[in-house]
Amino acid sequence: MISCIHAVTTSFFPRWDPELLFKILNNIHDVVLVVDSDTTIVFANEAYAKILGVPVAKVLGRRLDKIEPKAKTIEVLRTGESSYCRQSYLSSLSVNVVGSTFPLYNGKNIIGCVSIFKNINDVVELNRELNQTKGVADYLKEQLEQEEQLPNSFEEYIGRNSRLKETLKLAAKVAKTDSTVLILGESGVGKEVLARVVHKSSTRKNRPMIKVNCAAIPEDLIESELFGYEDGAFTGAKKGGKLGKFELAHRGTIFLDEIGDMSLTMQAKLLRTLQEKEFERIGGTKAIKVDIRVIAATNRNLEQMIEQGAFRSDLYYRLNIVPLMLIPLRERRDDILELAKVFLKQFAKEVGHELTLSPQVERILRAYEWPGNIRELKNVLEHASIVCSSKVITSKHLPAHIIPKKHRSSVKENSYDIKEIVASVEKEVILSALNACNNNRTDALKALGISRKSFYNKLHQYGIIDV
Ligand SMILES: Nc1ncnc2c1ncn2[C@@H]1O[C@H](COP(=O)(O)OP(=O)(O)OP(=O)(O)O)[C@@H](O)[C@H]1O
Repeated sequence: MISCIHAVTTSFFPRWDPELLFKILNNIHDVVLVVDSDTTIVFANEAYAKILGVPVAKVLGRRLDKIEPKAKTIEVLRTGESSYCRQSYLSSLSVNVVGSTFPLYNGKNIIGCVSIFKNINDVVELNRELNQTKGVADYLKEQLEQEEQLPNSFEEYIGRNSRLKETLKLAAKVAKTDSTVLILGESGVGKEVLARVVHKSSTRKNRPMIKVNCAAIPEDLIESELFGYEDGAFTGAKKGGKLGKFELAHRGTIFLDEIGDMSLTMQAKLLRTLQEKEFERIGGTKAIKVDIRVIAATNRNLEQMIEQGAFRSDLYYRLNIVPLMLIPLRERRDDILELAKVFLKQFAKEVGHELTLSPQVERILRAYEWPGNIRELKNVLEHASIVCSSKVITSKHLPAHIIPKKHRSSVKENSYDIKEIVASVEKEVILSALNACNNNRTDALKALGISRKSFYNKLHQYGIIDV
């Protein structure tokens, strides 16, 4: 093989022409440096001069052991063994390099040494920035988790109720696989919290779980949110383009929340991506491959939506591989006080003193219907923790609407705060509109006759949704 290459080369170079050799070496982007046996530089190419910032003529004849006493070259000359270094720092050049150094022999005698290396300062800097960004992201994630006190594993998940336990058992099983999961249940039952626990119990736990709220993103933006876009893809696009949520979730999990609120057009695009595991950015032509685990959630009845032609059956079958049904809080009343304890511990830290519930409040919390489920329980306790200045929360610290009518007058008999009364009525009307519309937010806002923006503001204000 070597003799064959030799023959081809010598037919092109009948006589070794040093000029031609120098030309080749000087056009290489990597540094080529040759020293003799006492480390005197006998050849350096233009790439070396470029890093050093002086003409080649100025370095020829100088001794490398004086310029860079720790250079690998010196060791190679001493040992006679080639060396490949993954990364080292050359202080004389102020550069990080990777490369190789090998000895030159004349018979048995070492007559010099050749070093070929590459400047990787940009890579080192990028790596540093990447590590720093990752560190900041991990720190922020930790902070958020500590603040919210959410369960991080199935062991930490509160659930005495036997029906819930069955769901959690199945969830723990499926978490270990890469299967698609569909979480169903009313608003506020903790679908997102369960999705997080499934992700954290999976092999992908060290990669991110990226959430897409399909209901909150306007129809014309959802495609760019999911798939991202290339530089200049449309007017107003960010310079340099933008990564979509699918790319951010690569090797992790994508959580498609409120999947029932996605338009039919987007459902078709999503289905294609899930089937082919690849997509194109808006304005792009290259197919991007992703390795993602999908968890979807909805409070809508997807089967009914299929019958009405509002949800694609093929997408439903693709998502409904392992359905997990979270029951409403009113059907697991045995968990109410335990959940309340977790929230009180969290709010106690915020208000700076211990918080407990009076026996009457415990009875009220257990008896209430909780249309807004765990989210509503949390919001009620947050309200109480702010209003209550002592350690014990009594019924007078609770919002009026959760107290049974028969007790109500005694609690709020002196309340003429019109804003509080209007807010309480408004919340009740919104909750019953949602109930009447089978949790379809678009139908509910139409029935209420208010704009989407104002509707979502109110859902947020009254703690009906988080976003
Ligand atoms: N198991 C739990 N432990 C502690 N807190 C919980 C738990 N489940 C839910 N929560 C609290 O309830 C709130 C609502 O939960 P989550 O957002 O997961 O509900 P959801 O079912 O996804 O609601 P939506 O349908 O409106 O998106 C969370 O912010 C969290 O604070």
